[in-house]
Amino acid sequence: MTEQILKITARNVNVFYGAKQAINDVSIDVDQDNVTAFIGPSGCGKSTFLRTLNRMNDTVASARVEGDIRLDGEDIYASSMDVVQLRARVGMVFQKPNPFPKSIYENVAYGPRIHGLAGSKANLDGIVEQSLRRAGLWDEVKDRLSESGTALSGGQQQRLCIARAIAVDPEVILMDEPCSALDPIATAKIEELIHELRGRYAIVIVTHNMQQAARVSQKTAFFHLGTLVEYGATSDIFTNPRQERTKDYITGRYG
Ligand SMILES: Nc1ncnc2c1ncn2[C@@H]1O[C@H](COP(=O)(O)OP(=O)(O)OP(=O)(O)O)[C@@H](O)[C@H]1O
Repeated sequence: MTEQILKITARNVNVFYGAKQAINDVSIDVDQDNVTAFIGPSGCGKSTFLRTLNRMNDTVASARVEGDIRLDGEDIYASSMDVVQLRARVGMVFQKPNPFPKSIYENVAYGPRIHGLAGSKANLDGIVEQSLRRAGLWDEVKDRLSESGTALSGGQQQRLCIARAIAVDPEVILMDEPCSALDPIATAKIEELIHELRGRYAIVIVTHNMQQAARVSQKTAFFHLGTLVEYGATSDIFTNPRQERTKDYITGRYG
């Protein structure tokens, strides 16, 4: 595999919920131009670790994060870091599509507007169109931009949420099981979209579905009981894992 530009570096990360430790000494690098998948059995800490990458754990009162996480070398837990700005740079798409109860247009326009990214209405229209195009949704919604985002199908809602993340021009997109509420056709569309977005944004996806990890990612990290057991090229993790625990998981011995 060719040398990769590192987008995020995490070192010796621990996460606690109250007294309970959910992540134990995890260090990992996220590549700029690859899709990185986090896999592992339920409760192993995939989502918790993902949420450290844009400080979403700050919203959980009992959560405490230790360690060093850098975005382009910049400490994201530094007191000088603007968390609102950080979450625009490191966008997130959740398990359940969660459009605002507003029009399709407003769902996408909201972020650019509050971040002051559009100088004029024409400019904002352009951002909305481009974001919806990149999210593979434009052709399906261009004639109904004033309809409610919540009236779309589940798969369309998830692409709308991806358009919403894209609209503020992020550097990284975190996806937490983005297809788990979708049917196979909507899932295939999101997977196709992930392929198209690769390279433009660094992408990290948490998935329960090992076939999905194998299909969409170039790097895979296997978590177990709060630790990072193995991290490497997806092809190696699935065909030639080095750790017994990885082998047991990918062959379905537990999970
Ligand atoms: N808000 C919270 N408060 C307390 N404990 C939590 C909280 N969120 C997660 N945990 C605990 O932290 C551990 C890791 O959970 P996490 O959701 O990160 O795992 P996961 O691998 O993403 O699981 P799943 O695949 O089931 O979503 C679990 O033991 C979970 O119960």
